[in-house]
Amino acid sequence: MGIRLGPNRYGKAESRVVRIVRDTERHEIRDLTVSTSLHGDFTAAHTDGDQSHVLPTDTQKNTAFAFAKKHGVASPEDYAIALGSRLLEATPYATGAEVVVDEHAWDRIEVDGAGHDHAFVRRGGEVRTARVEVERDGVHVTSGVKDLVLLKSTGSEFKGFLRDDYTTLDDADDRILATALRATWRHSRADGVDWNASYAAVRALVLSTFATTYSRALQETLYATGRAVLEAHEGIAEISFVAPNKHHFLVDLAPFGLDNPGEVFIAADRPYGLIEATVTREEEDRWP
Ligand SMILES: O=c1[nH]c(=O)c2[nH]c(=O)[nH]c2[nH]1
Repeated sequence: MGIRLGPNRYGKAESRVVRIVRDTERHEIRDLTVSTSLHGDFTAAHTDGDQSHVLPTDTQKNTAFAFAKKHGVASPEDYAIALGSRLLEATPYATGAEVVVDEHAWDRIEVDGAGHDHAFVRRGGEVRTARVEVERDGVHVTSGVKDLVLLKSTGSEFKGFLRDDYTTLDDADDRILATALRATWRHSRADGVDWNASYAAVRALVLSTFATTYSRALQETLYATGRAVLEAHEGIAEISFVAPNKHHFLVDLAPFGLDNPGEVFIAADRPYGLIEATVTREEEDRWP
């Protein structure tokens, strides 16, 4: 039986790229973690130790930094398209380049009611993400957010579920719903998109749908959110969610002579439910 090399790719992971725009007194900061990879005909590097097709990961890293200066970072998506295009152009044997960007947001420090020109405080929690695939025949962009920690203290139930001999869970009429959401949405085109405005609009819709939709399960909340995004944004083909159900269990305070009508909870660390769903358009074929 023969043995052959299967799918492979290579690149530099998690370059920490910080770009300051300092053309005026009022500086701007874009703080990125950038991962690049190339795929294509790199068989000889694996089978014969022949590096002649291989653009080093060190060069990929250098290009990531050089493009932060040369092209700039108007948005993670725009930067990733430029970087991926350059890597593909520089590597004749690659069929595609993938660039994955996490953006860590900074806010201006407020001093005397105004945002300071060059002092910033890191915004906690959520990370904006972009994944760009530059192929010889086109560019595919997926935007997203991760670690978006959300909680609603009512307006959520979970009941009527399948029960068997091992089921101990009671129906919950009124529970805390909390998650650290990961959402990724695939754009149907890569040109003429205002990436920053699109991101802000989708993020706002995710938050407002979470807040205003009565939840009979996290599954229902995810589907409602996906529907809302696809209905409002015709340029988005598909949206996927990964949502840990961050359980908050009511603490039994009866031993201390106290009642607990939904006021004191233990926030469980693990295990957690993990709910995943993709919402897509009916006419949409799965993207390979
Ligand atoms: O929103 C929920 N979905 C579930 O599938 C599930 N399962 C569970 O035990 N709790 C919950 N909550």
